[in-house]
Amino acid sequence: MKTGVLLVNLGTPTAPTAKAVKSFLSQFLHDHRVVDVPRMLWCPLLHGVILPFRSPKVARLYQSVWWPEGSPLMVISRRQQAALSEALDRAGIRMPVALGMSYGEPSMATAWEELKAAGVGRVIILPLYPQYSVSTTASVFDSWARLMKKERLVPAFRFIHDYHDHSGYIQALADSVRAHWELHGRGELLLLSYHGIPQRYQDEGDPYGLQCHRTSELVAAQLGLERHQWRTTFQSRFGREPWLQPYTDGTMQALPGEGIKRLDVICPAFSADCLETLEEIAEQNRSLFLAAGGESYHYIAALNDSPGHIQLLMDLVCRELA
Ligand SMILES: C=CC1=C(C)c2cc3[nH]c(cc4nc(cc5[nH]c(cc1n2)c(C)c5CCC(=O)O)C(CCC(=O)O)=C4C)c(C)c3C=C
Ligand SMILES: [Fe+2]
Ligand SMILES: [Fe+2]
Repeated sequence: MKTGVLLVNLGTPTAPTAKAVKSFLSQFLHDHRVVDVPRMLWCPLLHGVILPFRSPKVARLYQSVWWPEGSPLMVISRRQQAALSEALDRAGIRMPVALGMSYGEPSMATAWEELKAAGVGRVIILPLYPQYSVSTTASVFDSWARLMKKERLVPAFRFIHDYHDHSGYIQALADSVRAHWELHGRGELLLLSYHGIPQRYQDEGDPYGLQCHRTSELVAAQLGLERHQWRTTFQSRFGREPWLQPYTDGTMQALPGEGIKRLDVICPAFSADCLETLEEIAEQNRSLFLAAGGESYHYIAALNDSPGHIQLLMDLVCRELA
């Protein structure tokens, strides 16, 4: 039976316009795995305040990072799909690779139709989230389960839960930091900034925060860093309740006062660069750090379609095949 790979990422608006952003945010923020507030309370706030006011504001941010070929997240995801497919071919493994997004197009349904058309009867689902979270990985599982409700013949499938401590992932991150240091010199601190989640999700059992800390420890060990040379923070807070701490933006403002003036930042939870890295980290947080007295600030790109990352995706797929 033919095996296929289903790569999944979050998704992104189709255009950097208020209309397209509103449609994307509406689908995203209606997902109960992302925002678990009861609908009776959430929907009036979402439709009455968040979507009308946030969409034009966020559209302007997307405009500042948009590439001629489209949203960075989509362009990079397509490159990852093509590169993984080529790498599998080169290794003599003939396996279709489809790309599906949790929100927007190409949807997971579109990707599954492609795999079915290619005659796939066994699927390796690879959510491109190194750390498991209820708000990302579990949502991919929900979408898959919803899709399968419509099938008489549910294919055999393997679901890659997380790879936060996989040696290939840690190696790829460490190599990327080393390559950056060789080109640009080394800061006084390596900040590993992860997308946050509400603290409550962790209290209710989401292992995401613990997995982020473990990733940081392993990368730091691989780089031979001492404890004062690296730190873990959480970014992209949304809403009023407490999220995982320490917050990235607060840390940026505090570091120069602690004598740290030269900073390197990497965002290990993002397998592809996107709004949250290219704008929030490479722009907004740079300004915060420099305004607080920082002197040099380097954002180290996500793993994207680098050879080390594609090799890691190959390893993850081949492990499931074995
Ligand atoms: C509302 C709560 C949110 C949770 C929980 C959340 C978790 C989470 N998100 C990612 C990865 C990405 N998020 C991105 C954008 C984004 N995230 C939220 C909200 C939550 N995320 C919003 C509202 C947005 C859209 C932008 C904005 O309005 O601020 C993206 C980038 C998408 C792009 O188009 O570039 C990614 C990727 C992870 C990994 C995660 C939990 C672990
Ligand atoms: Fe609604
Ligand atoms: Fe997010």
